[in-house]
Amino acid sequence: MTSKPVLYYTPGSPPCSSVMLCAAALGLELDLKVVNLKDGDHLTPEFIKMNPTHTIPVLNDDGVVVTDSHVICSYLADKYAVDDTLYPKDKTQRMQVDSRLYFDCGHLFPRVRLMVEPVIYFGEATISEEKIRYMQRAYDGLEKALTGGKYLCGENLTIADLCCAASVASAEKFAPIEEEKYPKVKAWLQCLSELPYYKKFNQEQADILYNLVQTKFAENKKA
Ligand SMILES: N[C@@H](CCC(=O)N[C@@H](CS)C(=O)NCC(=O)O)C(=O)O
Repeated sequence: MTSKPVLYYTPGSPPCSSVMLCAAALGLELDLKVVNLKDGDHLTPEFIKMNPTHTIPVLNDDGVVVTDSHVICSYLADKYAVDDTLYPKDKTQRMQVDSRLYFDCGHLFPRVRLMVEPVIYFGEATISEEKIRYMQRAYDGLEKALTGGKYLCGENLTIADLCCAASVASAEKFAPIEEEKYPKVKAWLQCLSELPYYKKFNQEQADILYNLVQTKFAENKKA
């Protein structure tokens, strides 16, 4: 009997939420192992051996180690999906999904990090207006990308939706999605929030991050 893929993750981390959303969409159970970033679990020699760039999530699927949430989602969908809607095999469609995955990797998630990490790790007590506006500019990219249907790449849910939604669900707690400017982003996120596994693997995760940042705001203001 092969064992469940192991996911090294931290609750409240958007890239980890992406992978948990993807696994849920695939009906795949993961063996979840918490990595405590605050205690430096990701900097131990054992972890560095798995992922020299010391980021979570990391997947270990029967000895195959996969790093980066986008790559993990592609790998899981390729390996475990019953059909190819989540991550199309058609080259053109796959390229379109990959473009949106890279948009998350290069634009959405880094701007979430820019808002929250200085608060969590470096004692900042506010998130500046500039950082909020910078995040909202990335919503503009999504708004313009949402032209061809209900989801980012047309009428089918893909891993691009799951990865982008993990970042946006956390981002919107600090940088609101203004309905007048980004109606399609709002409608897209609303549509995704109706997925049966969304609340547990995305909304509740975004709440964890939000609450951590609120706690840190309070601590950092006192310091
Ligand atoms: N592109 C990576 C980003 C992962 C990432 O930055 N994770 C953060 C936590 S949300 C992390 O591991 N930070 C620890 C570090 O950078 O050392 C992915 O999608 O997996």
